Formats: sequence, structure tokens, C-alpha cells
Amino acid sequence: MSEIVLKAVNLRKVYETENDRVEALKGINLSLKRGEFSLLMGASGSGKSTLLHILGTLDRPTGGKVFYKDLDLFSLPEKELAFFRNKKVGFVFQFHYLINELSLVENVMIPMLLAGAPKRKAKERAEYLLQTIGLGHRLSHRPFEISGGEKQRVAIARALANDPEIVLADEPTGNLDTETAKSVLTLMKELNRKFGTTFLIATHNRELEKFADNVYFIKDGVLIA
Ligand SMILES: Nc1ncnc2c1ncn2[C@@H]1O[C@H](COP(=O)(O)OP(=O)(O)OP(=O)(O)O)[C@@H](O)[C@H]1O
Repeated sequence: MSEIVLKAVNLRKVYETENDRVEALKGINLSLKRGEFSLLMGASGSGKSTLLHILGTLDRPTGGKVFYKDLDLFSLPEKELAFFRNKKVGFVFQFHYLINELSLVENVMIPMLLAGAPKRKAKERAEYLLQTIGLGHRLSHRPFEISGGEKQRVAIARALANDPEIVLADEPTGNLDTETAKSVLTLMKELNRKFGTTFLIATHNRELEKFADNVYFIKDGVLIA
């Protein structure tokens, strides 16, 4: 049996505002195995972003635990949590968050430099990743000089910068037309095969099911396998 890399146990998240209380996650249990390509589907407001943010430790749960292998992530001090976030997880968001003032290579280098990689090594790997995603001919372009689908490809390259074990993607094709969305998804599937990276991708698009090893449905904060 393949190894479980990320495991959620009875995850709960409550958002409390002054006069409101939203139970966004109501006891989620989920295990992601090494190299799996999984989708997280559910209506708007069902809890997809909340779950991905907590799995990636960008946010803390109200209750429950997240394990990376045997490590209880939220019991770690912030510094170790930041290390996990930077080295083990890659994020792709609906909006790409690329920096327009920097070239594509420089954008992909950022997470490596933050992790302390030497500049030359970071540049080499950024160029390699951009070649891998089919943008080797656009290395010194800036984000505003490329298309929406290309920007999302760069965001994926950036997510892979530190060779993460897990990529969490939150509606990565939400802003793209159907054809471009398909090509971005196909690219993620190729990278999953090539590097053995575990993917969990939140999406509304049911056409993508054929790409997936697993499809999880979330409804009102409850996971239906
Ligand atoms: N910071 C917050 N404060 C209060 N409520 C929140 C907050 N973030 C999310 N929620 C609520 O929690 C629930 C789950 O939201 P979440 O963003 O996880 O859903 P989602 O499935 O990702 O939706 P979408 O597909 O529209 O992005 C929703 O009812 C939402 O309104």
C-alpha cells in the first residue's frame, strides 16, 4: 500500500464574526497518498478553499488535526510550520499572483530564494521548470506579456519550485476558458506522472473527473467520498 503523505482527522473550522457563526468544515477525514491525483468538488461556499488552506497550513483549524506523515502539523512551532509550507507544499490559486515587475524566471525563483537556495541553482531550476511546462521560449518575458493560460502554467511551475511532495490547487482553472482549462489540467496531470507529486485540486468542473484517481465531494462542510 502506498504511503499516506497528508491526512486530515476530524477537521473542523468555525468562522466567528460579530453577529454570525459559520461552520465551514464539520469533521473532515481525508488521506492523500503519495503520487495521487485527486479532485475536490463542491458548490460555491461548500468549504473547498477552507479545507485546502488548512491542509496547506495557511490557516488553522478550530478542531481536529492534520498530519504530514507522522507529524502533527499544528502542534509544531510556527518556524517549523513555515518550513513545511515552503518546502513540502506548493500552492496554485485561481488568481496567479505573479509579480509583473519580475521576469517569468525570477517569479519561479522566488520560493527557492526564500528557502535559501543559491541564486544560480534557483535560476537553473526555474528555467528547467519553465521548459517543462512549455514556456522555455518565454523565460525573460514578464507576466503581463503572456496569456492567462500561460500565467497559470507559470504559477504551477512556481508551485513546483521547491520540489514539493504535495500541490494544493484552489480553482486553478476558474478564470480560464474551457480549452485553456483543459490544457492546464493536462499539464498538472503530466507533472503528477513525471515527478510523482501528490495533487489535490478544487474545481467546479466535472469534465475533469476523468483525470483523477479520486474525486471527493464536499457539501456544507461535510466530505462525501
Ligand atoms: N473569513 C471568513 N469569515 C467568515 N466566513 C467565512 C470566511 N471564509 C469563508 N467563510 C464561509 O465559510 C464557508 C466556506 O467557504 P469556502 O471559501 O471554504 O468555500 P468554497 O467551497 O471554497 O467556495 P468557492 O467555490 O465559492 O470559492 C462559506 O459559507 C463562507 O461564506
